[in-house]
Amino acid sequence: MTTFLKGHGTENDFVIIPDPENAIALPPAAVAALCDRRAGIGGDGVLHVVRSAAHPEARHLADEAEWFMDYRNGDGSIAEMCGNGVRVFARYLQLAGHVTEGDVAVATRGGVKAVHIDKEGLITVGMGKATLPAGDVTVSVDDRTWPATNVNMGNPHAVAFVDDLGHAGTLYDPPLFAPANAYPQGVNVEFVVDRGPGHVAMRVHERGSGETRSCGTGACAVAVATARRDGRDPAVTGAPVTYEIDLPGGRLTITERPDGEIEMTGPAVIVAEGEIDADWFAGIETVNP
Ligand SMILES: N[C@@H](CCC[C@H](N)C(=O)O)C(=O)O
Repeated sequence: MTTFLKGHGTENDFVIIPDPENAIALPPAAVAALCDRRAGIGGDGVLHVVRSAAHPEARHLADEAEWFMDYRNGDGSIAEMCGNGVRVFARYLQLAGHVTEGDVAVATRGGVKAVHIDKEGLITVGMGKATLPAGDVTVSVDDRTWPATNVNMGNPHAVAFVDDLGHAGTLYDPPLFAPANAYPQGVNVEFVVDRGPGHVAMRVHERGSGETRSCGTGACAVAVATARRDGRDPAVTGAPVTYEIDLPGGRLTITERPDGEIEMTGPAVIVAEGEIDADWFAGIETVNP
């Protein structure tokens, strides 16, 4: 029997597959089938919970972090990092009794993340530093085009400031870019409006998942792009900069410190646990060639 759990962080939702010894095959078709909201369990992505020592991509991190978040997007593709996913991953580790409140290290493809589980239900993640790759890029939806800021949070983001979040349209399809070859590895696109001092709202179209109700790495990218637009750089002023980021699924608080390290704080909830039907799971590859 294969156990699964379902959880979310500000409604960025995940199918969680506990697999300490890395014994469960998760080809892209299996991930896509699990994430299918009509024919599967449903989620924006999968959190495959594996001991670092048991996974070839994380074995070298086993001394620093016992657990590896093998994150997959909803279409089965692999991503370097998932900010909401790390919080939900830590909440699962706590629920399963693998860790207790306090500090936990989680291995990801984007390196080891320092996670703090607090008593009030919030979880803070050390997300590392942002880089802002050079390059003039525009993002278009329907007949509107905006300049975008490139921000890399371990994974790529393009942040566009808009007058109205409705201008991002349905986001059923990925936004278009110019130049068209700007993101050979694909990109997550954030649309941002101002809400007040240190406060913005955003929508996101995620690489490999479509529009989601929240994106942690995206919120960090938005905080950094907004700070630079506002002329606020903690490395220059020596003072941390904090933004409240409203997403369709809730609020994340992002702080960038003078050394460039970014912290993200938000909720993480486990909502269900169950067993995957063995015949269905075994048949996925033929059902979803
Ligand atoms: N929702 C995530 C980001 C997941 C990865 C992203 N779709 C990508 O392909 O880079 C988050 O909370 O950061």
